[in-house]
Amino acid sequence: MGEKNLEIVQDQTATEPNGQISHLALDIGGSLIKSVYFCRSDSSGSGDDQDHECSANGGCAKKRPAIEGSLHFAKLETSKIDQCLETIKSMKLQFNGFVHQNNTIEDNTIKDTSFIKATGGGAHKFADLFKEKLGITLEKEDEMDCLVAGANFLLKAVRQEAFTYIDGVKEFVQIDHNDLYPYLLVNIGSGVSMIKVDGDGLFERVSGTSIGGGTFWGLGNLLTKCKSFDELLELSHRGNHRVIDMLVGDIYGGMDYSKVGLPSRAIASSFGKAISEDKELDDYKPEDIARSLLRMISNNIGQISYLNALRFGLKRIFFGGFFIRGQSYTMDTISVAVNFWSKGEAKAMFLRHEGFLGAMGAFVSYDKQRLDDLLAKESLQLQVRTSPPVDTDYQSPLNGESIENETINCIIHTA
Ligand SMILES: Nc1ncnc2c1ncn2[C@@H]1O[C@H](COP(=O)(O)OP(=O)(O)OP(=O)(O)O)[C@@H](O)[C@H]1O
Ligand SMILES: CC(C)(CO)[C@@H](O)C(=O)NCCC(=O)O
Repeated sequence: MGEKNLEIVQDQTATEPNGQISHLALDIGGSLIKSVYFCRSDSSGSGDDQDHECSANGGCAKKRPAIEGSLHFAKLETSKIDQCLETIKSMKLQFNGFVHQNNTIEDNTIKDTSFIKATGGGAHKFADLFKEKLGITLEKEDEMDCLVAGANFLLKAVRQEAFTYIDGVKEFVQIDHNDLYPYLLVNIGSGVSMIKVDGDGLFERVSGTSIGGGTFWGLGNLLTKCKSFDELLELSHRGNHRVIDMLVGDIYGGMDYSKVGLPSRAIASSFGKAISEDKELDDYKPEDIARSLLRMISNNIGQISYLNALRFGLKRIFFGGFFIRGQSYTMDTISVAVNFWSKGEAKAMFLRHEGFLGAMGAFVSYDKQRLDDLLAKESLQLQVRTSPPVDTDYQSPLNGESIENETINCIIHTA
């Protein structure tokens, strides 16, 4: 297998995903399947171009063969795994190089020896299904390894990857490659993993909580009868949590409990009003329930994250996972929780490719060593351009700025 590395470039025209797809990585989670794939642009070189490149001083060196194209990001609900298999089957996949050389799909039949990188619980759960239906072996990469590799890669390679979100103001954070570690990575998927990251491949999963995105989606479905996650999020935008949550002021007759630093508007008890009034579920507006639920879960995750950061003396907390969806209310709540509990000492930061950390990590695991070399030379630049939706399931991301279905231009060098 020829060695390759990935370069993310600027000032290239993004390609639609209609070129040849040569590298695909999957993160199959409890709620969502995420994919990152490389799509070669039609004008791209063959990859075995051996021309020479000459500089102004007259010196010539052998040009590194390059395949130009773009990285694509897509997601689908895990319950629609059959649709995922169909999509992969219909993709113009060409497994040259990263997998077994010259191993191509002919007439939609993928040869036995084909494999794709996959992570998340579903890489184990659905391995037999991929083999049986597509003849593809899922090459399993550890979920935590991939989350950390994906986060480190994106933080180093993408200029505007991390940002703070305070009082509705988004501010990008410049990442100093020499001062990135340690940090706490909080991945909010169906459940929540909290990982202390000390370097490339150096990490420990220090905590987690089962009250995560799956809880919001699941409880939200039961309580509001929403049909989809996006509908639930949309509802939450219109709600008022004070109708359901019991505030400090409700208990203290409208006053702050200043002695212990609790303002009257602080939530004393999430959903607390629902027990103190003689009301049924139907008496509450679904939007108020959705809002209160989103707030409760975001607040709880912010607080547990802060406590873990405190445990290890970490000042920076990066939040990822598809629960966030670039939603201002979610990010604001998490930021306020971290700020409140840490008395301004710790900082909550969010990642633009929030939901794709694991899939990105699986993707870069195709060629870890070469990629690290490239990053060390700090030669990566990135340009993100919007492309039309890739997955049929996609709906516009409400008021958020989720990165799903965008493309990143890049070049893969063969060595
Ligand atoms: N369109 C969507 N459909 C379903 N859930 C969504 C959607 N968009 C965002 N979410 C939220 O994202 C969560 C899943 O996030 P993510 O994909 O990061 O985790 P996962 O990999 O499925 O879970 P885990 O890592 O725990 O196995 C859901 O539980 C839900 O809260
Ligand atoms: C089980 C995983 C790692 C699967 O992605 C995730 O859903 C999670 O971190 N859940 C929280 C489990 C816990 O630590 O209580």
